[in-house]
Amino acid sequence: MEVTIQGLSKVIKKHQILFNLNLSISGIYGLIGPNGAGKTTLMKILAGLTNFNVGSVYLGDKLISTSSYVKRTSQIGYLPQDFMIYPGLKMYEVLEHIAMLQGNRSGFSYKEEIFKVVEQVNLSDHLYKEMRELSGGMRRRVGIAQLLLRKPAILLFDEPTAGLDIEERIRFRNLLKRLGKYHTVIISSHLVEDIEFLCTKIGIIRNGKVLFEGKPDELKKKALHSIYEMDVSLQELDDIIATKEVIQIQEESSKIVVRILSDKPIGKPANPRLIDGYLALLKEVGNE
Ligand SMILES: Nc1ncnc2c1ncn2[C@@H]1O[C@H](COP(=O)(O)OP(=O)(O)OP(=O)(O)O)[C@@H](O)[C@H]1O
Repeated sequence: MEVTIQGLSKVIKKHQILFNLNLSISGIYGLIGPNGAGKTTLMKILAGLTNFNVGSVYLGDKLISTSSYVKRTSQIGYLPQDFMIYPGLKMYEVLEHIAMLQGNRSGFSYKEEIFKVVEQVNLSDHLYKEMRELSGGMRRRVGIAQLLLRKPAILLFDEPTAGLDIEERIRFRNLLKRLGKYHTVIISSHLVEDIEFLCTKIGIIRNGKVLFEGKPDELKKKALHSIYEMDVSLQELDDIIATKEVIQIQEESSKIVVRILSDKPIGKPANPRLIDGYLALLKEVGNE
């Protein structure tokens, strides 16, 4: 289901944080932007956790906002970064408790649903462990399981892979990808690599303004004539770093390959990746 944001602005303590945002969110949607861009603020607005000053938000063709906030609905699920509630309770008990708070049935009737969501997040083997025994990544997956109990159409993840070790990050990314088959998923992240792996559409915001919205390939194209690769020696490397915009250095057996963002041709043209498109776009718009 599509989320449409129209003319959304927010002011906090006389500072404007978001400026007339217009976004059409669908598929697995990646929200990228530098620190302080307004990503978390936007996520919280969508989750109904904070208000806005002007604008409207639609779920499909249904208006889900008043003049100042998005109405809380079970159709939108927001995952906080650390899901650590009831550390002394077993995962099953936590999920049962949450299920009972949401519905009006007795605990027993939720058993099958709990088994199903725990299976979805790959935690069936840990169902009877206490929350405090689980790793940060596992707790985050319990957070997803409890969201799924509500059967939301939209899932919001703010920096979902931050702080996870590599194995858990990959497991988590694969889970988000699977969830994207049945839900609209909105992910905010600094990690362009995660966004590249996961997202079917991207929105870039900076200083509270939308700089880009479109498919990953459209963003990559922004770097089509400005990304180059060069083989350099160890002696040349320092000079290249000091004088050029080097965005990646890769050591191979007998040489060092550097990727450079440049307006003028240097070395051989390279195939743009998402990070190149992102950096080329930021450079293109400058400080406006
Ligand atoms: N409660 C608040 N009071 C004052 N300013 C705030 C408040 N919350 C957010 N801001 C400001 O709003 C701007 C956007 O913050 P936000 O946390 O949404 O950005 P972000 O894109 O999520 O950043 P990051 O990537 O660093 O998490 C920042 O300049 C921040 O300082």
